[in-house]
Amino acid sequence: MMENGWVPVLLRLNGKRVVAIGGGPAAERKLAPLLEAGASVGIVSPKLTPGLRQAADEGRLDWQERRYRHGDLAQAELAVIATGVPSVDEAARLEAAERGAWVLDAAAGECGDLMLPAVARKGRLTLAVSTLGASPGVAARLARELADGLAGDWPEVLNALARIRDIVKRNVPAGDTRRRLLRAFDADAARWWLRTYGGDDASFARLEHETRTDPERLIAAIQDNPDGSGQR
Ligand SMILES: C[C@@]1(CC(=O)O)C2=NC(=C\c3[nH]c(c(CCC(=O)O)c3CC(=O)O)Cc3[nH]c(c(CC(=O)O)c3CCC(=O)O)/C=C3\N/C(=C\2)[C@@H](CCC(=O)O)[C@]3(C)CC(=O)O)/[C@H]1CCC(=O)O
Ligand SMILES: NC(=O)c1ccc[n+]([C@@H]2O[C@H](COP(=O)([O-])OP(=O)(O)OC[C@H]3O[C@@H](n4cnc5c(N)ncnc54)[C@H](O)[C@@H]3O)[C@@H](O)[C@H]2O)c1
Repeated sequence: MMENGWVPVLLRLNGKRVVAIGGGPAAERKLAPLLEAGASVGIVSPKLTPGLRQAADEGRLDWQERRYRHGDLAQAELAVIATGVPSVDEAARLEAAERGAWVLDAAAGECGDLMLPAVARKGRLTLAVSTLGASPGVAARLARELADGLAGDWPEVLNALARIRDIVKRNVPAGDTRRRLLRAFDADAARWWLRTYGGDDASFARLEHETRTDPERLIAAIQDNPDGSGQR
């Protein structure tokens, strides 16, 4: 497998049409995050796992209780192929290619267009680890270990940074000052800022004011803060 032929990406699947061929444990695991993300999921499979059956009963996905046939991928934007029967998987892959649908192939990742990484989340911080199919179990373990090794305040710091970034982009016109201010507001700067001003609505209002009136002074203050952040 070409190690540089895979581009890591975050997909927004809300409302996208996903059709799975096969409803076993592999399909269930691949579909779980897609369902959670609000994809519109259909499955063609003579059988379902209990978990998928429950989702079908609850109307969270639609189920065709039969074997795959050509045409099932007519509306699919993403095809999840997971029958474990090589000839069926291949026919479904060919149809997906005909339709221009993307393929997630559970039995042969390298035959598809996308692979799922192992994921660990801390708030909006998303760690995704892939071994490109060498060992999904190792990928899962690494993602867990990396997440466990992180400081506990990342969700709070990133929530603050998201708000700070929005304020800066609204109040400082695109250009050199904005770029330097965004760069100066790294994680240490955000921690300093939260410690100094509290991170409540009043502190963000203050930031609105400072970014509007004197962004250069704000950059200098960040660079002078006791943590010394913003200077790297
Ligand atoms: C990361 C994770 C995401 C997810 O599924 O959500 C994921 N598999 C996970 C776990 C896992 N999968 C398997 C086991 C059993 C032990 C083992 O076989 O090692 C375990 C471990 C367990 O269950 O603990 C079986 C397995 N997996 C693949 C094959 C086919 C093959 O090897 O060709 C076979 C069957 C082999 C056979 O029996 O024939 C293929 C793929 N699995 C991928 C992703 C893609 C590459 C990811 C990468 O390496 O970067 C890729 C290529 C395609 C894709 O599915 O996108 C998830 C982590 C769960 C978590 O985070 O908790
Ligand atoms: N990517 C992964 O993480 C992962 C994990 C486990 C297994 N796998 C691989 O994925 C494949 C499926 O694994 P599984 O454990 O879910 O297998 P499984 O045999 O338990 O499930 C296969 C499903 O496909 C259905 N099916 C069979 N023939 C079909 C047809 N003609 N049309 C439609 N549906 C059909 C079955 O009814 C069943 O629901 C295997 O090749 C396995 O090696 C991948």
